[in-house]
Amino acid sequence: MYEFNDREKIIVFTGPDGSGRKSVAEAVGQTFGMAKVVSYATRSQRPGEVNGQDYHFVTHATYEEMEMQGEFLESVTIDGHYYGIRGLDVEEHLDLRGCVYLILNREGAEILKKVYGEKVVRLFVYADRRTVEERQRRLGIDPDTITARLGHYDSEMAYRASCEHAFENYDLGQTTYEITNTLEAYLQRNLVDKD
Ligand SMILES: Nc1nc2c(ncn2[C@@H]2O[C@H](COP(=O)(O)OP(=O)(O)O)[C@@H](O)[C@H]2O)c(=O)[nH]1
Ligand SMILES: Nc1ncnc2c1ncn2[C@@H]1O[C@H](COP(=O)(O)OP(=O)(O)O)[C@@H](O)[C@H]1O
Repeated sequence: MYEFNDREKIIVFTGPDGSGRKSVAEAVGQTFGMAKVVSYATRSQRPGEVNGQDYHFVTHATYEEMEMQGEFLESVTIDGHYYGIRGLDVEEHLDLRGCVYLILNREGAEILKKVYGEKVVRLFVYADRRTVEERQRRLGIDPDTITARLGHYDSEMAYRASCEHAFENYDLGQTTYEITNTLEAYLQRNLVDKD
């Protein structure tokens, strides 16, 4: 276990689908005791996904109602589905932990940066097109969804230059190690091993 002194930071994992953002984020999040801000989404829940952990899966009607109430800090439409982050969720987690992480596409990352400025650290995780396609296939994602997601590959890759840091992900352990080191320097949390 690690202990840290807090400094408010919002860590945004971004990059193409299948690059490994979620896998890396979960590992790094655990190391630093960071809370994940879970998005609201209208897409269907995939086998193995847990409502409230992977996403808050909601109907279009619920989503639109929340949007009308002004609950979303950012809200996007991707391949016909809505995705959004509730502003209160970010604020509450920041108050509690001082540091939160999110997994967003480039649009979401850009909005967070505009709203929170210096607090936001964008970590761009990437791999080549063939690799991300193969990983999605192995995950059992249906071919049409993979094709749609690959349609965003080039535009997501072009966001790399705007991010504070970029990490090629072929060896998950190595990537996690590099990101942990980067964040440690950023957060200056003086990780103390309590074990
Ligand atoms: N802007 C934004 N992007 C999101 C949000 N939630 C998820 N995303 C990203 O939207 C994209 C579409 O997600 P999806 O195809 O459902 O794949 P998933 O990453 O396996 O859930 C992915 O790149 C997600 O990381 C959100 O609240 N806002
Ligand atoms: N370095 C890696 N080598 C091999 N497989 C990986 C690596 N990183 C992630 N994966 C696998 O690739 C798939 C997509 O990873 P995921 O973290 O869900 O990506 P993203 O959140 O970017 O869509 C998952 O099955 C994950 O276990």
